[in-house]
Amino acid sequence: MINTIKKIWAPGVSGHPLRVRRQIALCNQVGLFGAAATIPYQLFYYCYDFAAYRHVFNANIFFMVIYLSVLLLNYHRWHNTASHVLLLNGCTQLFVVTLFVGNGAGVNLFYFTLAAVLIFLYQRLSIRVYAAVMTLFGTLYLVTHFLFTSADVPTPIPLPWRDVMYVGSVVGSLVLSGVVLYLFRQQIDHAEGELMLSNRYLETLSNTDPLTGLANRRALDAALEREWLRLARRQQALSVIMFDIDHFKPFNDRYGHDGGDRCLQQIARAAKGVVSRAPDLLVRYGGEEFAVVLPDTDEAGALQLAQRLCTTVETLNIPNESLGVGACITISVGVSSITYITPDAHHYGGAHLLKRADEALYQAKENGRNQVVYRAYGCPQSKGIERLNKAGTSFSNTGHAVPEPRNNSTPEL
Ligand SMILES: Nc1nc2c(ncn2[C@@H]2O[C@H](COP(=O)(O)OP(=O)(O)OP(=O)(O)O)[C@@H](O)[C@H]2O)c(=O)[nH]1
Repeated sequence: MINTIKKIWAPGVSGHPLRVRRQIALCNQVGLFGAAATIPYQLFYYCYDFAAYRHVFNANIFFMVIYLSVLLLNYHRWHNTASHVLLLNGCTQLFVVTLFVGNGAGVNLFYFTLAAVLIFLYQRLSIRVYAAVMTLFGTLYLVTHFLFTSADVPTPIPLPWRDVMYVGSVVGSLVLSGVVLYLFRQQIDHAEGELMLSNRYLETLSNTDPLTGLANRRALDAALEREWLRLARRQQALSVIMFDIDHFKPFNDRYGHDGGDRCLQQIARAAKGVVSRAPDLLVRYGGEEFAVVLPDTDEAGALQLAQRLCTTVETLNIPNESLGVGACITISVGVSSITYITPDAHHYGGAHLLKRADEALYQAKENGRNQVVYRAYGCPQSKGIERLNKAGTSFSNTGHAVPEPRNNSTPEL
């Protein structure tokens, strides 16, 4: 029902920016309601004494046509003209009708309705013009109220109809202001809803890598900062994995950029299947490099996941014959974890954890690729490296991981 009614003031509204749409819809609504609000008065004049009220009746027909022409003006994109016509028509009608039937009918109360919606009828109404028009409304109301008393007008409304009409005018002007402002409020809510959706969409876009649909580096930075704060609060382990496709340049050279893109997408899909726990974040870090943030995951858990990533990519069997017949795409993986924060560790933060994972990745490349290397968080000068080979054996070349875990037990994933 409401939607059907809305269609009546829809002409000319679509295809504009939100603010203009609101202006046009409001102008159309006031035009329609102005015409509709005149109908009960017309019925009275017609039925009560058409001969006496013919002038007012005919004038009102003219005003109603002008009210409706506002929709046509908006339809033809003359929005400001439509608003001018609406206001001019409203002011003149209230003045002329009160001049004929007297202030006792309360028709001039509709000046307050016009005053209530004035500010919304224009895109940019300067404060001076706004004040001037409001003053004009006030003056017109006072003039009609004090000069056009029932004793002085040509065709006054007789009692008790005058009182009935006055009550009708009070109710009409209140209802009209209320309805128009309610509808306007609805439009604002709707616009806010649309804005929120588009903001959310833009936020998603700004955090997403378009090729793979994974989160991007911006999202990674935010996640690292967030998880580091959580780690500081709750002292639960935090791990980061970085992995990079091996020999991707020759792959690109052989299969072309499109082939490279498809490979990246395949690997992203496969990695998504491995990194499936809700708080984990899989990110395309850039180029052919990916990162994973693993909240509440210690070294053992992260190494297990890293090993699964390595195996999963290998089992995709994406041929990379630039390296020889039967060669397939593999990845090198670097892992770093921190179990709890010492004041020293706190100083370097999540970015340092990422850096350590990157160093481990570099080490994996150095070691011959297609493998996982672990590097503890440590402080920057530490050279502690633990390495897990493809068979899953872990070893450390210095055994010097800093900071030390609280206990030596390896929690379950
Ligand atoms: N198709 C495609 N290629 C990309 C994209 N981003 C980076 N690359 C390519 O990835 C290749 C990365 O090459 P390198 O950094 O030399 O690494 P690599 O050949 O994999 O060697 P290693 O990492 O040492 O195993 C370059 O050829 C880049 O052009 C991308 O979005 N799409």
